[in-house]
Amino acid sequence: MNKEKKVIRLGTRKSPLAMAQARLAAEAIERAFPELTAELVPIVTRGDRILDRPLVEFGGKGAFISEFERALLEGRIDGAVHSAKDMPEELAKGLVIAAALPREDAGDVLVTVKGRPLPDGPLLVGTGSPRRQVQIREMRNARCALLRGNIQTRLNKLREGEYDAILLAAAGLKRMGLLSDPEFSFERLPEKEFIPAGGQGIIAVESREHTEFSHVFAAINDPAAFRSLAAERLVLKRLGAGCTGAVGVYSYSENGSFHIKLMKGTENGILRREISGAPEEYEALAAAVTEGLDHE
Ligand SMILES: NCc1[nH]cc(CCC(=O)O)c1CC(=O)O
Repeated sequence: MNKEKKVIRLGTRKSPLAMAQARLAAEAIERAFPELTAELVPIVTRGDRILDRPLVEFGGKGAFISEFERALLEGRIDGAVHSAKDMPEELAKGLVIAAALPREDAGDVLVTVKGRPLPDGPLLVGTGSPRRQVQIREMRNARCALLRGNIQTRLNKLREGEYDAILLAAAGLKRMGLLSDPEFSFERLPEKEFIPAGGQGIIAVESREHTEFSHVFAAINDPAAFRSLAAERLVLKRLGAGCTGAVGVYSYSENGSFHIKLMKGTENGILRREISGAPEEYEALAAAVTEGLDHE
C-alpha cells in the first residue's frame, strides 16, 4: 500500500536563490520528520515584477513579503521561506518567525571580472543598497550606481561592463555555488568592519502563530541564528530603518559573550557603535546600542 505522506507547504519566491533556500528549509524538515513531505509553492511578489527602480521607491522590503503573508493567513501555505534580511520590521498580525536556519557567511563580497583592469580613478560599484554605498565609499575610492535584479542578472551586468565591481552577499553566492566561478574574483569584506544588513545570511521561516506545524519549525530552528536575528531585528526596529536608511547591524556570540555592531550613515559620515554582554541579555543590549538613535 502506498501510504500518503502528510504535506507541509512552503511558500517561496521563484528566483534561483529563493528556490535554493526553500529547498534547504524543505530538506531540514524532511530530515527531522521523514513522515512529512515538504512541498514548495512558488509565489510572485511585487519586488520581483518591478526591476527598474530601487526597492526603496516602492515599499521597501515589504515588496517581497506581503503576498506571502496573505497566503499564510488564508492557509494556502504553512510556512514562508525568506531571506531574513528582506523581511520588514513588522510582520502581519498573527504571523511569527517560526524558525531560523543556521547562519551562512553573513558578510558582503566585492565581485570583479578576473583579468579585467580596474580604473586608476574611482571604482564604479554597482549596488542599490545605501548601506553598501556608504561603506564602500568609506573603505575604497569608489562611486556607486544602481543595480537590481537577481544574482545572475547582477553578475551579467558586471560581465557586460556596466560596472567595475558589484557588491553581493556571500551567503547568496555560496548557496548558488558561485563563489568558485572562475570568471570572477571575489573579495570578502570582513563582516565586523563592513557591516552586513540585519539578518544577512539567515534563512527564516514565517508561519501562523498557531499552526499544527509549530513543533516542526521548532525542530529545525537554530537558536544562535534565531537570537542574532531577534537582536538585529530589534535594532532595526528601534532605528526605524526599514531598508531606506544606510543601516547595518551584525551580532554574534564569541567566547561566551554576545556582540552587536551597528553602522548608520549620517550627514557627517558613518556612525559606528558596538556593545557586548551576556547572550541572554540580547534584548537589553539591542536597546542600549541604539540609545539616542531611535527613530531619528
Ligand atoms: N536583497 C537580495 C538578497 N536577499 C538575501 C540575499 C543573500 C542571501 C542572504 O543574505 O541570506 C540577497 C542577495 C544579495 O544581497 O546579494
